[in-house]
Amino acid sequence: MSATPGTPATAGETSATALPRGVTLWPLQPHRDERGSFAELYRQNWATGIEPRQWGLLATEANVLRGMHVHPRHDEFIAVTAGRLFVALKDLRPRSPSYLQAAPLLLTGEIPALLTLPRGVAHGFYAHTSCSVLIAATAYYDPTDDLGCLWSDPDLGIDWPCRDPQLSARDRDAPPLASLVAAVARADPGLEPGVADGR
Ligand SMILES: Cc1cn([C@H]2C[C@H](O)[C@@H](COP(=O)(O)OP(=O)(O)O[C@H]3O[C@@H](C)C(=O)[C@@H](O)[C@H]3O)O2)c(=O)[nH]c1=O
Repeated sequence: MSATPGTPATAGETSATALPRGVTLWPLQPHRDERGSFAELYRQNWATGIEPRQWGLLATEANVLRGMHVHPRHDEFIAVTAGRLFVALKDLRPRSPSYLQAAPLLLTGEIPALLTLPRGVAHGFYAHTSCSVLIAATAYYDPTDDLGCLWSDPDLGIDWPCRDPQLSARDRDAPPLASLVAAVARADPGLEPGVADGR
């Protein structure tokens, strides 16, 4: 399946979508019957390159935007279990072949998938509807490993599906992308675990 540049790919049409290096979208297999469905979410032997230390459950109301955030020192994966979530990505790793590449994605509870977010790839979540999102992280929560920039900075190159989203005070007052680019370059997150980056 194809996706036009600027059009968010959905979990069902990932292969043709240019995602930043190391960002992967793994379809999950729901086993449905008359009672509902069951899908495995995590197996240690899946080659996601991510070994969670912490799991979080994010509940977010419709028209809420969280981001843009980036973690220089830990990786995450997320799975939307209910609702429709627009995910914006921006690669801020100076040594990445997809440095400064942006990508939009649409995740829904109906098409379950696991999205990996390597350290140094900035991300923002916009909830079209109320959403429930599982977030696994390779490190315990550390607010100093959660940097951000203003979601609406035009230099992000993100075509957000919203004009006036609800934001946290921190996200509303976030610095421009240029400041975040410099901060992430100083932190030098390298490439994601499991991918040789010459170090
Ligand atoms: C992320 C996180 C937050 N918290 C707490 C801190 C605070 O009281 C409350 C809400 O945290 P925040 O305001 O930072 O949440 P939020 O603004 O939603 O931040 C999140 O945005 C998305 C895009 C991500 O990628 C996450 O990693 C995280 O950065 O939850 C934890 O206890 N553990 C955690 O792992």
